[in-house]
Amino acid sequence: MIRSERELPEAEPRPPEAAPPSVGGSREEAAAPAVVDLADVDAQLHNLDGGATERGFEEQEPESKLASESAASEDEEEEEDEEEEQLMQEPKGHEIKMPTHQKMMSWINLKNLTKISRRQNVNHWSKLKHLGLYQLTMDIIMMIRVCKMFRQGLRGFREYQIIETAHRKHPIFSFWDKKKQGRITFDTLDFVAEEGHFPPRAIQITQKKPSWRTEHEIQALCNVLQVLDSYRNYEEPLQLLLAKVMRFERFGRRRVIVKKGQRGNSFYFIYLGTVAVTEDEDGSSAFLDPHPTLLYKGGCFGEMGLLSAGVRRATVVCMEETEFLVVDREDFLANKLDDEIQKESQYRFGFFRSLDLFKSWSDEKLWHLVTLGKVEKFSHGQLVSKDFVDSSFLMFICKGSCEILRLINLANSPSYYKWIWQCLELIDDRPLRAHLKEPSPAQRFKEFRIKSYPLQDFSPLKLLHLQKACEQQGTSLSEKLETSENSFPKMLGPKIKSKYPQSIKCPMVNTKFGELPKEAVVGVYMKIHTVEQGELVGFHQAFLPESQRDMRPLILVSQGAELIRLRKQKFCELIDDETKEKLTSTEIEYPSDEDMCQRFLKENSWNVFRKDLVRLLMESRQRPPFIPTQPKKKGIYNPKSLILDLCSVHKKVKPSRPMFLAPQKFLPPLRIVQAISAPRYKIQELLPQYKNAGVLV
Ligand SMILES: Nc1ncnc2c1ncn2[C@@H]1O[C@@H]2COP(=O)(O)O[C@H]2[C@H]1O
Repeated sequence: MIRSERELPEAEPRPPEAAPPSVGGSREEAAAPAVVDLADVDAQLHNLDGGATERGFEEQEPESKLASESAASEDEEEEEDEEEEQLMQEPKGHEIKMPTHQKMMSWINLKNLTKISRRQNVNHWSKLKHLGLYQLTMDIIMMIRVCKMFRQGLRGFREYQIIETAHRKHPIFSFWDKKKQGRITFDTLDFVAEEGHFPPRAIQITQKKPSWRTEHEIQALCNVLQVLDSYRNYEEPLQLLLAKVMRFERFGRRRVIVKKGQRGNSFYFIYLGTVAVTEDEDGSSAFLDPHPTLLYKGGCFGEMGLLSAGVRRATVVCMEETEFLVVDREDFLANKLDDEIQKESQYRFGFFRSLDLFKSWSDEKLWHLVTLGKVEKFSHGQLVSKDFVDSSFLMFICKGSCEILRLINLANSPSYYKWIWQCLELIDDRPLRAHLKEPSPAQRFKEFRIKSYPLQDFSPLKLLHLQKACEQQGTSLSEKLETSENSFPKMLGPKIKSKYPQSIKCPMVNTKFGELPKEAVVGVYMKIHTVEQGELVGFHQAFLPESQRDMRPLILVSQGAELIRLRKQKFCELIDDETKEKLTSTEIEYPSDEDMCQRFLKENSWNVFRKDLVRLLMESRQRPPFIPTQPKKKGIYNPKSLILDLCSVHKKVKPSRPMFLAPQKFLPPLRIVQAISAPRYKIQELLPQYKNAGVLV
């Protein structure tokens, strides 16, 4: 196997902040785990002991004989102590079986003899030399035995990776091992792998020399690494080759991993943590830049410095404690990873060349653009950018698509305010007839539309059902409608002012339009656009003065996409007037928050109505067997289905605490809902012919 020179870290500056020590060390250092050390010691002892015992036979025969006897009898109990056997069984032909107490006595004799010999050694330095050596040998053998006992005890635990230890309070436990007739004690914290960290078992494999890794271990490592996008993208044979040669490293915040301008020796996969790519040499700018170029778990870097006589083009610094899997230059080149990198650059070039935007660009200029970014892959639903408007990057979609979302605070919309109070008026759940003093069906329908589904036009549906009902009664619908004083209401219905805003007793908050129940202040994610392959995101209105730009934060979520991220500033340095014009002409305007809020309410009303209707039609047929259950007190907000139930806004319910709550920093600033279930009349009131659910009257 080709060995590499030591690289980690290539850049020597130590961070001012204390960084945890590297776990792996060099492969040469790391390649000798505890097991291997013992074997090495055994081997060395063998040589050592060979000489000692030979001479011991000449000069101190009784001692060596005793030692060999005791060792031989113990070897019968422990088959795997082969090294010790070799060490101790020189006089094989003289093996004597001894009872245990005799063995003990022989040990005591041996010790005494050693003590005596030490006294004698004051006079006979040559004897001292041999006896001292002998004592040392015995001590080391004892040490090996103790280590082996521990090793065997731990073997059962080797396969376990305790992610969340149940023993945090009592991290150390022990049990009586019947076979070994001894108590075995474990400190569970030694085996704890915090979530997301590289598993200790995999670390053990990476600490072995490549030639010592078994096929099974390589496959196991390969499986663990499937979580890394950049690794998974390689063909399987290449993945196995990489798993054979890579080693593990962990560095702390501010540690410079590669330094700009230096010769590159390694290629890095990020297993955990975040690194920043900077233009300066010590990486300090990453901690000052509000939008540094960051690479996360699953990313990789360091390939450019490994390509033919390349030097590092940038500095890479750890933003937090970071775990890497490192491939050294020799292994990188031996596995033809450089070809993969070239292919990737060619792919980027091909992609840019295919865009109409860069038709006028020379190859040279396009290659320059190619070097500014890398292809990043995002899986379906993965967040690409929390706010690409405020970001220093723009993104070209090479494959797949992304959705642009906007988080809207509904309480900022006048339509929402109006809608909430319209709904809350119905909270008493009075029957429609009593409420309206026997109105006509047309009036009832109008009322229904206004109060329950104010943004929906269900007239065709209603008409159809009324027509059928009238036909059954032998009257015509048109006659009935003509007698009613009003025609059908307009799409949005008349403005209804809340008559009883104070009748609902619940915590209120002040908005620009008036008071709203606190629970009703919610946010929704609305999709405002889908960006497809070949399109550019994040360069919206870039040529307008900042005051005229739409600076609302927008979120980019992958729908399974590959994209190239470039710094806006670097891109701006390259573009010419023609490109600018093309960019301006393809710009689109995103809808306003108010428009999106109205769309949400419309969709929500339709979804609620659809559910009610389906329930009405299907209930009787699919009625489940009666199972008496304790009625549960419903919460206002269901965090699982993200539904806000305004029907119980005035009821006192215990706030339900979800078992697992994301840390506050990961939560959006608003409580997010997908749907709002507002007070409304029963759908049977709208469709009297469905009074008995599922049966058309
Ligand atoms: N704009 C960029 N985006 C992501 N990674 C980069 C960028 N520029 C440089 N890198 C990585 O940073 C590494 C620095 O060392 P190399 O030049 O060997 O390889 C470089 C790339 O892997």
